[in-house]
Amino acid sequence: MILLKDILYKVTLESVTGNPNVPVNNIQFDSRLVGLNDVFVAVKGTQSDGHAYIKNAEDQGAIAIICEEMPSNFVNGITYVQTSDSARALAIIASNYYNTPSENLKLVGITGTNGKTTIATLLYQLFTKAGFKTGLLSTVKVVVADKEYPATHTTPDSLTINKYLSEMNEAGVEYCFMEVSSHGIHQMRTEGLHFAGGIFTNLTHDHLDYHSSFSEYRDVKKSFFDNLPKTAFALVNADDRNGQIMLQNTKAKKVTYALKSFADYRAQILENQFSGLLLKVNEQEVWVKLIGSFNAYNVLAIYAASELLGLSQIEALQYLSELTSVSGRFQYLISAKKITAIVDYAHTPDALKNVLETINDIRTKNENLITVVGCGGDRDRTKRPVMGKIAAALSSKVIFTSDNPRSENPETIIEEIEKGVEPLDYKKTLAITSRKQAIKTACQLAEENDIILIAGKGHETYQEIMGKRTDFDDYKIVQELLIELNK
Ligand SMILES: CC(=O)N[C@H]1[C@@H](OP(=O)(O)OP(=O)(O)OC[C@H]2O[C@@H](n3ccc(=O)[nH]c3=O)[C@H](O)[C@@H]2O)O[C@H](CO)[C@@H](O)[C@@H]1O[C@H](C)C(=O)N[C@@H](C)C(=O)N[C@H](CCC(=O)O)C(=O)O
Ligand SMILES: Nc1ncnc2c1ncn2[C@@H]1O[C@H](COP(=O)(O)OP(=O)(O)OP(=O)(O)O)[C@@H](O)[C@H]1O
Ligand SMILES: N[C@H](CCC[C@H](N)C(=O)O)C(=O)O
Ligand SMILES: [Mg+2]
Repeated sequence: MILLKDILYKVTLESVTGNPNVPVNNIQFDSRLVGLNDVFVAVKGTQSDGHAYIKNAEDQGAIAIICEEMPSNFVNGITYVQTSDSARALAIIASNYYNTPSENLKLVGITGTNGKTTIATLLYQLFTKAGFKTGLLSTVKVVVADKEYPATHTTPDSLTINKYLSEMNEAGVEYCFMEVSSHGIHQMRTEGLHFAGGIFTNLTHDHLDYHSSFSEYRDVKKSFFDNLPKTAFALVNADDRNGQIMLQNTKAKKVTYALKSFADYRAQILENQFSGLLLKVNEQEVWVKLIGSFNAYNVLAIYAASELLGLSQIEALQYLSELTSVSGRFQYLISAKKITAIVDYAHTPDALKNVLETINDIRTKNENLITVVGCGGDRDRTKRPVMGKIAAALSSKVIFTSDNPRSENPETIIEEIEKGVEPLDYKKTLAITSRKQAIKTACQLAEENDIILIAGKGHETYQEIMGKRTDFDDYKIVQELLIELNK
């Protein structure tokens, strides 16, 4: 059994009361899960303070408490460890407890506002095709070689990350691709992990409810690159205005990719169609089944990362052309009456603009584009009017509806979205609170060759209203409705 002092290796300790040589069973940061001989780490959260639950953890049999502020009474037989940052300590002890699993595989973190899931998933696909045992930690799912688990977060808590990485070690996984969200970095979920590389996609408006300003959001992302070791690569999009900022203080090998700017890896879009993209990458032509110019960036990042991780140019290009789409990202069907329905996870202004522009580039003038979109509740409110404006400006007709309202009133969210619509575009808009009804109306309005875009929820298979989740799958719903309506 592992001893408390062993898992405290590399943790900055302020004081210890009690015996550090006690054997520990498990680590918990939620008092409700504490069992006999577990270590409880008290973390200050956004809703409450883990220090308030130290007593509960003691009552449930904790052998040790790790905290920033010592409790006023100590219980005999329990060891108390004081540290300056419990969230950081949690990440380090999680890594120690699972035998530093991130050092036994090549771990690549992907960060940025949009494109993380796409790049991580396709790198997983590519390395699997290349014959390696591969792991994935993403918004959509977690995969350990070929075993899948549902994902709860884009970047899970540090304990969960290390647990999955340890399972990957046992399964002989050589490469793992993980999404690194700004919440994840800020809450120290990725602290202490040994990265072989980091990829920066782009930085646009999102999460300004959580981060106090855009520059704070940017600096959190930058800190991920600041902390990469010099053995790693830092691969950034040089066309994004924040790309160079990510590289400012990194010790890692600096590598850039771009479509427009000067960069180490460059690509050119030769053709952009509904069936895919024809790209020129490093003077070689390659056809990929992904749609939209934003995906040219994703493909280029994947290509560069593959090379940096040791694949040959020929191998990388061959596997690129075999990649299939990612669930809920520009996932489309064509109905019997030739209506195209696209489901896409665009839930930020930039993503929505990109997807709408992609469709507008591809469609002909007499095909209508009907967009169904909403915004999540209990999340950044400032993006709502911006998304409303973009949706109305770039569509023939828009139906504003609910995304996941969570604890908020759905009608209020829709009103906030509508506030951004330009007066001249107002006549194009409708508001239907029920997402299913909104999708149905879009199907009823659509005629032969028209395009329906259902944005915001992508792969999600639920809708959360007033804190309650019910089954909801945009793709299945639109598919069934088009059949039911005989369209
Ligand atoms: C706002 C946010 O990020 N919250 C995350 C945070 O919870 P919190 O700080 O609010 O926790 P809290 O409720 O204040 O509790 C504080 C501490 O007391 C403990 N506690 C609490 C109650 C109790 O009885 N006993 C007890 O010990 C809790 O376990 C916690 O350690 O830490 C938790 C554990 O890691 C996360 O599960 C939780 O994610 C919530 C569910 C969430 O919705 N997060 C979203 C916003 C998120 O993280 N999203 C990003 C993606 C964003 C993107 O880029 O698109 C992601 O990576 O998924
Ligand atoms: N490189 C890109 N640049 C801009 N927009 C993109 C890019 N890649 C994907 N998108 C758009 O963003 C949406 C979300 O893509 P993806 O799921 O890959 O991003 P993500 O960064 O993982 O998002 P999340 O923060 O929710 O985890 C896509 O459905 C598409 O509309
Ligand atoms: N990772 C993002 C997902 C948003 C998806 C959208 N459907 C919503 O529910 O707001 C977040 O937690 O902000
Ligand atoms: Mg994601």
